[in-house]
Amino acid sequence: MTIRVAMLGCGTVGAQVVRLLEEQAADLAARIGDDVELAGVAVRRPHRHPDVPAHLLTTDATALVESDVDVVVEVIGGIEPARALLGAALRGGKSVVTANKALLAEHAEELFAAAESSGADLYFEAAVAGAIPLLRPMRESLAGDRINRVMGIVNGTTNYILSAMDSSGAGYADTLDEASRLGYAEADPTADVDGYDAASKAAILASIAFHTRVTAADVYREGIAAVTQADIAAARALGRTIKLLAICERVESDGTEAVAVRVHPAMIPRTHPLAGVGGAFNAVFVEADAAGSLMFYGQGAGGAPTASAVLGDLVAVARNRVVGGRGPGESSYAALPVRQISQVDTRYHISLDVADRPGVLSAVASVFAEHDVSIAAVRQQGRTEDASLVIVTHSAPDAALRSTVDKIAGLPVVHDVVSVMRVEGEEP
Ligand SMILES: NC(=O)C1=CN([C@@H]2O[C@H](COP(=O)(O)OP(=O)(O)OC[C@H]3O[C@@H](n4cnc5c(N)ncnc54)[C@H](O)[C@@H]3O)[C@@H](O)[C@H]2O)C=CC1
Ligand SMILES: N[C@@H](CC=O)C(=O)O
Ligand code: NA
Repeated sequence: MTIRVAMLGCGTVGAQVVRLLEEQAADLAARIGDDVELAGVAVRRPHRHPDVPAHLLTTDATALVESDVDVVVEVIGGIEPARALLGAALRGGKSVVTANKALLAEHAEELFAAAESSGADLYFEAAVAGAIPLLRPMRESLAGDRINRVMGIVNGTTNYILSAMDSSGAGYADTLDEASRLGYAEADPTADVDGYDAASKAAILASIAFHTRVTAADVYREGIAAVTQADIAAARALGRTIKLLAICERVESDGTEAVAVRVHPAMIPRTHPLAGVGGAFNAVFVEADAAGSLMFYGQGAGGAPTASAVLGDLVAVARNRVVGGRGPGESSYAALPVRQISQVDTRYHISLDVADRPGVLSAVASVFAEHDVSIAAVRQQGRTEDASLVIVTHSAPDAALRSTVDKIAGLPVVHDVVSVMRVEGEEP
């Protein structure tokens, strides 16, 4: 039997999948135990794909999915038509490999149900952290452990931008253009800079880690558009740098176990392993009861790295077909409630311009006390007429920290709130 593969989309990732399929056909066949044949490539404009044999190109993705194929690889992106095409493929018993985190973060339930109905596979390693083997280790290798926390950098484009802003002071817009040119950014790069892409990935990670269905709408999200050079300078002054983090964690409130999932920029110590993760690289820490802390690191974006993950999944689903088995389906039995960020403990770094006169520090400190927020470190530096006051808090409910900042901003002695950013990593 030959495994016949339909490709949907042939852009940054798809072109590399087609190349690797062709270049490694003999090795792939040996590893799978059967030949793999590219049955067709659905594209929007065939003339733009001179590298793909013309007889394989089609603009009719639906017909290709309905044809005599075993596996459908989807690298179009977005919700429709990917959702309809993959639903039809899975219901028709075709295994699916997809890199589409936006789709999985919203419609995993129906896609897994379609896979279940026909006994097909749904694999999506490329959807989170590009080339890094992360989802399968979590779904399979750690299936006997209890994961408590997943934290890391899961968006290459924003990491590329923040790394450049930090190291060379490069401008935001130019760096974003460069990230798009290198094939890191989404078709609409606002999905990257506004944190939607990382939020989709966080939803997928949390769903797998906690055996609970978490969708993109459950994820608290802040992007990097508001991160300024002033924030970066404030971080540097404290030996910190700024990264866009995805954090998925078990939380307990009133004796009830729940999960909280958030994506936001955060200051981390320059000595933290995530601080050294530059460019489009991603890195994710997984903390589990028995395994302890595991770190996954590698290229999180780009055509060839992402194609590596797609090919790995293709081999896995093809092997399952050869032996007549299936990989794991959705595991959502724990069904834990999802907590809002307001109830989650975080820590803040707050940088203020204040009047340089006696009593200012105690006026500011009393607002913290009023909100039951404890201060971990204070640094005050006088200038001519005003002073710079930097405060780092201990952990407190995010809602209390926000109210504290709002009230401080209204104090007459506070001239300007220069920077407010959450802090992760070691206690200062
Ligand atoms: N570029 C990257 O570094 C990574 C991308 N991904 C995901 O992989 C997927 C593809 O991403 P890219 O290759 O970067 O995007 P891309 O925009 O370069 O490629 C998508 C291709 O699909 C084609 N397309 C759109 N609608 C179509 C339709 N109805 N039928 C056939 N073709 C259609 C487009 O013309 C385009 O060539 C997305 O889901 C993305 O989120 C995942 C990890 C990394
Ligand atoms: N746009 C994404 C691509 C990979 O998922 C990113 O920048 O990480
Ligand atoms: Na991956």
